[in-house]
Amino acid sequence: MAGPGDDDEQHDPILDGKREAEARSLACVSGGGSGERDMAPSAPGPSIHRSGSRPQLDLSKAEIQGNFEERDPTILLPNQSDDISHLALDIGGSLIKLLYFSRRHEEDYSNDDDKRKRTIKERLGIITSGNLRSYPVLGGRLHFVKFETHKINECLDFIHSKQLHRRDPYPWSSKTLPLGTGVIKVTGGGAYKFADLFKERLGVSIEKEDEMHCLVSGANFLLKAIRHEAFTHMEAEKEFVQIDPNDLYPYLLVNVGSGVSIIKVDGEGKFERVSGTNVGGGTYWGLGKLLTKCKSFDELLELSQKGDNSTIDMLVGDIYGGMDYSKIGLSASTIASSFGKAISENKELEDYRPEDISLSLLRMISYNIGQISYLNALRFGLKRIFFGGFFIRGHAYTMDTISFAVHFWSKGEMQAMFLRHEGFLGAMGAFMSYEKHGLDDLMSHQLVERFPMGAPYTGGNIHGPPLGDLNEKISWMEKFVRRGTEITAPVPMTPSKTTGLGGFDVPSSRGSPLRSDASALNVGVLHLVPTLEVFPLLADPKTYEPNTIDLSDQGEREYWLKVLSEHLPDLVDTAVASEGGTEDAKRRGDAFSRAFSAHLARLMEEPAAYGKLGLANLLELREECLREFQFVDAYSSIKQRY
Ligand SMILES: Nc1ncnc2c1ncn2[C@@H]1O[C@H](COP(=O)(O)OP(=O)(O)O)[C@@H](O)[C@H]1O
Ligand SMILES: CC(C)(COP(=O)(O)O)[C@@H](O)C(=O)NCCC(=O)O
Repeated sequence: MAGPGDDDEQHDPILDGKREAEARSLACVSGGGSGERDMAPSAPGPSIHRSGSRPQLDLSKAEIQGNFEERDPTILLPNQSDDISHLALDIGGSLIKLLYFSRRHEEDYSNDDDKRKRTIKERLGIITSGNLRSYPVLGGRLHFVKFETHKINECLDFIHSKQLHRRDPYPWSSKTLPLGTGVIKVTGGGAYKFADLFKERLGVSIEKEDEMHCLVSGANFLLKAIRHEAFTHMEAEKEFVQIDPNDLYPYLLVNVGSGVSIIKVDGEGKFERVSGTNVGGGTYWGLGKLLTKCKSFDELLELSQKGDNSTIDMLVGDIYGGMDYSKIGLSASTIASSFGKAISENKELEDYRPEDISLSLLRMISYNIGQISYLNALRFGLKRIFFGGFFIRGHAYTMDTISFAVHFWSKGEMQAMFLRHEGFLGAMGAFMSYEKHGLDDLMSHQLVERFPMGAPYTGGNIHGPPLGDLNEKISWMEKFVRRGTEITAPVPMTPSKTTGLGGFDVPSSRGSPLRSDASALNVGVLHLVPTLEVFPLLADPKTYEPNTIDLSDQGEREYWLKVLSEHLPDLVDTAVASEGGTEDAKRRGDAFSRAFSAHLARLMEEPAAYGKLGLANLLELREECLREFQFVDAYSSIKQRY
């Protein structure tokens, strides 16, 4: 992406940014190096395999393709037939969590338009004319999608539409696995309940994976591999926690799904389910639905933001004549008994506001979960509690309530932490259980989370064939941009106050609507970049932080978002010129511009939307976005001039 003359322009913020991105790419060198490092010196013959858990690289009959004078000629690996497992599911009591892997070329070049597809591939050096073999692009993406369990058929349609149940080493050829030969890893109760349906509808067998085992291995993986996976949430303040993979155990994992499982984790595969409670997410949603007539979980959650639970909960002050019970640390506003006021008041259900009921229910269940978790952590002398499961739903008030309970009862000794992929722990674990998933030893810098711009699936409708079709992508982008302006950060609230005496007041701000459900926009993609390697001369690779400009600082963030936004028209012009200024390039340039603007707008609203934000991430995001719209190198025309 770098243009010429970087050295003479000391104070151009864009160029400074470029320098940072370059510093980052200096820290990570790509390609052959990694292959070489992993080669076993004693490997017999030309066919060399890498360590068992990684994708196998078959180098036999490797040949350089094209011009030998080129700096980075493409290497064809004709015998490379290995593939990473594609699909795993966690089918729970309420939701189906689906995780699938797509390699870059499957997405970028699965276009219907053969001519165009081949031109692009040729330009990228992926194929020779008349030759439809691929070179092994090991990079790809992990997609996270969810469906309601009672809509299992929608999920099966989705799998079928994307042919996720068939592993296909050459996606653009006509080869596919014959029906009836595939196996999908599935965890959760649905692995038992729906095994026959999968066979019937998709012709695949289900390999059942233990739910607790999957939860633990998924959590371990995410905590170790994703740089900003865990965070604390106290009094509306979200703070990312850097986990040292060598100092992760022991910890308590609390998975709040329909019901709650409480697991003490001592290591990889070393865990014990020490407790659980049947008062969980299913209780909130089930009771809430009955009591409020809400039609969706999010509607119920959103209602809670406008609620005042003191109309229905019995508070300490109600019992103590408006006074605190300070001797035992209870303020007048502390809930003495959830729903307790309903006993004495001569009211019917209809006399209570659904908003108040929802908040009262949410507080009751969240607080209870926090408290039980604290007691279990205490039982085993654990200090760190990680909460997962979709009940959490990234919802500020839920997390604040759980954190408050843990903090209050442990007198600040224990820490409640949440996971960004909260509901996908089990699915991740199931994915990891494939023999050659190739992910377990990935370093944190190899997985980054970004918004998928080519998302094919919106609002329960499948718009296929999706990812490679530019028209489809652009129209999807337009929807996203429109939607992006509607959505807000999850439950923005003014900080909730505590009385210091164990009270936990109602949210003083009523909050904006809950951000639209991630599943509708297919949010949550981990980009896998396994060709990146840590620069070997770094003094301390573990602590090296390429993001020298931290955008969590508001001033810094506003400055850089503005700079990138203002620079966007120039970048589009340059990118379009690099592709000969064709009509097609103009259209893609326009789509890129809208897409990237939408990202910037979202980050302005919700800086942590894609994890902790630094300038280097932002520049990478821009590059990724350019590539989404098939700009191979926006600066190529400038580079050619010099
Ligand atoms: N869109 C949704 N539909 C239903 N429940 C949801 C939704 N989003 C969050 N939830 C909450 O998440 C819970 C399910 O969490 P999850 O971790 O998927 O558990 P399970 O494996 O039991 O399905 C539900 O009981 C509900 O409280
Ligand atoms: C049975 C379950 C493991 C199923 O998992 P889920 O679908 O709720 O994610 C879970 O609902 C649970 O742990 N329930 C609590 C049961 C108890 O310990 O009382």
